[in-house]
Amino acid sequence: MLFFATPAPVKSAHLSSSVGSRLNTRGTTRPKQSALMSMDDEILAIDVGTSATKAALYCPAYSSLARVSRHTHDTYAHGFAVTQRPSNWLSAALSACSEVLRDARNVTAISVTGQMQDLIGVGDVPDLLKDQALLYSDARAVDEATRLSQVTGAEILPTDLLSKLSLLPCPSGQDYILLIGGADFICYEFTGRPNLHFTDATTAATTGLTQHPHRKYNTELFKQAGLSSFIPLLPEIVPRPIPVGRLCARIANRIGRPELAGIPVVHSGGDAFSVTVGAGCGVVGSGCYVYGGSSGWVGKTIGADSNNLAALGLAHAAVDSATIVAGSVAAIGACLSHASATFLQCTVSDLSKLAEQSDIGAAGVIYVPYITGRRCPPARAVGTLHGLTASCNRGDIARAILEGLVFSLFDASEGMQCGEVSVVGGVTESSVFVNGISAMFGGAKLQERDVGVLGAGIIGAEALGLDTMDESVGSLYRVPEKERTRWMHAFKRWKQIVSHMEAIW
Ligand SMILES: Nc1ncnc2c1ncn2[C@@H]1O[C@H](COP(=O)(O)OP(=O)(O)O)[C@@H](O)[C@H]1O
Ligand SMILES: O=P(O)(O)OC[C@H](O)CO
Repeated sequence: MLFFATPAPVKSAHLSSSVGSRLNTRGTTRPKQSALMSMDDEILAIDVGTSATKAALYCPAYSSLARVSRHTHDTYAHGFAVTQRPSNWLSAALSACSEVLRDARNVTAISVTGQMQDLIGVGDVPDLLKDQALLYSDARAVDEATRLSQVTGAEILPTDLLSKLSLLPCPSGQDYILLIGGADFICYEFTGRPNLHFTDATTAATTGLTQHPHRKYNTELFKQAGLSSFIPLLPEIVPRPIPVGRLCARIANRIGRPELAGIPVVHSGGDAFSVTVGAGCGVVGSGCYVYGGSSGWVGKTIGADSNNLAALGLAHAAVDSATIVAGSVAAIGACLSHASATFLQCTVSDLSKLAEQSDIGAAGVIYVPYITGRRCPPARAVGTLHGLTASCNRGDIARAILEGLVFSLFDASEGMQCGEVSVVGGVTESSVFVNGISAMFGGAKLQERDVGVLGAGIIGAEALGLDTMDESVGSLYRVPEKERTRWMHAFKRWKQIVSHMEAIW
């Protein structure tokens, strides 16, 4: 079990919150004396995902979500540029909140999580950021990354925030502020655009702007890059999930619940943190999960001093002594949308159904899903569709897409010693995906789809002083041994193709 650290003094108008509250991963709650809410209260949880913003009510007493409302927003992609409109996040959040609040009686707090590693500006921003957030997957800053790698001697990627900052003119004053995650933006708007703005350590750890334990910016790196003038514009990194302000009257009115003005708004961390907690894997030794969302990773929590053999080690937003390990493939949503829009010309949901018409191994069709590069293990890579014959049909291709995603996730988990996993996220709508994950990892526990909002609810309850307790959910599903052997065989063929491709990438 992990414990939130005693609150550290932060230069701001944070609300006072609980002391020494314990972070559990799921379950019923015991109110603590210092709690700012009781177990019958409800938390309005929000997740600014890539495909949609979701809102849900989390009730600590039942440890569950009532009614999730999902409002989609568009992604604009031109070459390597990938953006979304923050104003769409706000309108999606307002609509989703109004909807779930319809029957709510005891809402006493709001808790917000969301996508990470974005560049968002608010105020009198440079043109590049005018109602446009550069998403984590935006890789246009290729030349900037090359230059920064040379001047700093570190390996700086085009998706790193330092490269994205280099696309902006050097700021002369503080006419605008910068935010680095969807939750930062919604917290900022919901608390009435205060002078101070916040992010969390998990999100900060994805940006390349910090070093372990990711609670401070790496000022030396900014100096070497000649970008120090951006530091005052960046959000303060909260030491753990805490209330960062109170709901302002303007937003309370817009969600149709003026009486909620003044309730605490908790920044519950980037989605790698909330998904980990929601999947029941937020404490050391609590197991592994597979997240199939727009991004996609295999995750678990380890001690910060353990050997991390996986490529990505992210900060645990609540405690310094833990690390979230993420074997990331980053682009599940992009692969599904791309395949649906190009070779299959159908919706993602139809792709998912088509795939059920084919059998394990997809009649020899193999899909390598690195259409936006490979993150874990890191390598220059592109996507591949291999093994087409005159007899293969749309079902085989659809199945190959989903199998390729399963195999890339399994491959990205090398060194993580996962064993059985929980499987979460929107792609769990696909039975092929869930079967494949179960076969490759030796068993899968199918959990609630929207664990990001669930995690935000649990983290919000903890941040306000409630002590949540573990409780296992979902039953373990194992595919029959014969089927598993066939999946293993298909994976072996997939790996062979990847090895051949590595020689020419
Ligand atoms: N029927 C379906 N079958 C397979 N994948 C699906 C289906 N519906 C949605 N998805 C995928 O689920 C993902 C969105 O999942 P979600 O957990 O909501 O992620 P995010 O928080 O990134 O929006 C997208 O990659 C989308 O393509
Ligand atoms: O939108 P998601 O949940 O797939 O997550 C996006 C990640 O935060 C990117 O780092």
